[in-house]
Formats: sequence, structure tokens, C-alpha cells
Amino acid sequence: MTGEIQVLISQEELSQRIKELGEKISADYAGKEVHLICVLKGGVMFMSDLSKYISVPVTMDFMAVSSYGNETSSSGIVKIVKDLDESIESEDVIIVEDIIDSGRTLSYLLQILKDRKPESIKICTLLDKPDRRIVDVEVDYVGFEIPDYYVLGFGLDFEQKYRNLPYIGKLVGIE
Ligand SMILES: O=P(O)(O)OC[C@H]1O[C@H](OP(=O)(O)OP(=O)(O)O)[C@H](O)[C@@H]1O
Ligand code: HPA
Repeated sequence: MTGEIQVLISQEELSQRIKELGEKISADYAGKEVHLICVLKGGVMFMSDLSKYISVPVTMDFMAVSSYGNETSSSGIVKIVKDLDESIESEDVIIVEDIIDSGRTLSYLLQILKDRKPESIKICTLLDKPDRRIVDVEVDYVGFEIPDYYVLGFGLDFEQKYRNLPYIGKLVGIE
């Protein structure tokens, strides 16, 4: 499907906010190292840009947890598609997400990862849709709070497409 895309957050606004988040994380973790965990696939662009603005030592790992498939609303069923490569025991972990919607994906992830005994675990999301929350999750770093639109671009997909757009947009006619 191709359709008209309305820009919600421009490339410039994204860059500026991601820089601010990276600087805040650098200050909060001064004297420590951070272990970033990217939630694939949506989190990839955000983590890649965010990591460039973190000045403390960074390590990275990747995990894929699927809850949406090709649907535009969460099924409530979360499954691990790809687990981490390395142990997170004693690490200061930040989970990096593109979006928190119902909160189901993150609440499930947090449960699993806390059992692996990290030193600390925080959440950093580019986008937060608080109006859609079903499961409460405490979020430490938020790029932008957005209304209840189905958004795409900058890692986020609609039917697996549009992840490569350098901005966040919405398909006109799709809520
Ligand atoms: O708060 P929730 O309602 O759980 O929704 C948020 C999750 O949904 C999306 O992932 P998706 O399963 O679509 O995978 P993707 O990142 O590969 O597109 C998004 O990247 C989050 O991980
Ligand atoms: O608005 C969204 N867009 C793309 N993927 C998503 N996963 C949860 N919410 C969204």
C-alpha cells in the first residue's frame, strides 16, 4: 500500500531530541558504562543515533520480541524471536525502544531481563503513546509523547514498510 504521509516529527526535531537524550544519559551514568539493549526491529535507528551522543563507554546487544506481527494493534501475545547474545548480569542496562503503546512488550521484557540480575535496568523510548497504555510501565527517558495515531518511519513500520523514512509520520486515513 502506498498513501500520503503526514510528517509528525521532522528529521531535525528527532536529531535535536536524540542529542538531548544522549547527553542526559551521559550525565546520569557518569563514571559508569552502559549496556544498551535494542529491541528489534523498530529500535534500530534510534539506538544507532542515540549511542553517538553517549559519552560514557557503551556496549550493545539486540533482542527481537514480537507482539504486533503485521497488525496495527497489539495481540497481547509476546514472544522472543531473538534472544540476547551476552549475559547482562551486573550490567547497567538501558532498554532502547522505538515506541511504547499498550506497554505489553516492555512489561514482558522487563520481567525476563530483571531475572538475569543486571546491576540496574532503565527504559529509553523515542515515542510514548500514554493514551494506549494497558499495562503500567515506568519509563525513564522519553523522546516525544504522541497522541493515539499509528505512526511510521525512523524504524517504525506499517506492514514492514516505511522503516527507512528519516522522520516520524502517519498515513493519512489510518488511525
Ligand atoms: O507497547 P506495545 O503495545 O507492546 O507496543 C510496542 C512494541 O510494538 C512494536 O514492535 P513490533 O512487535 O511491531 O515489532 P517491530 O519493532 O519489529 O516492528 C514496537 O517496536 C514495540 O516493541
Ligand atoms: O504506532 C505504531 N506504529 C508502528 N509500530 C507500532 N507498534 C506499536 N505502536 C506502533
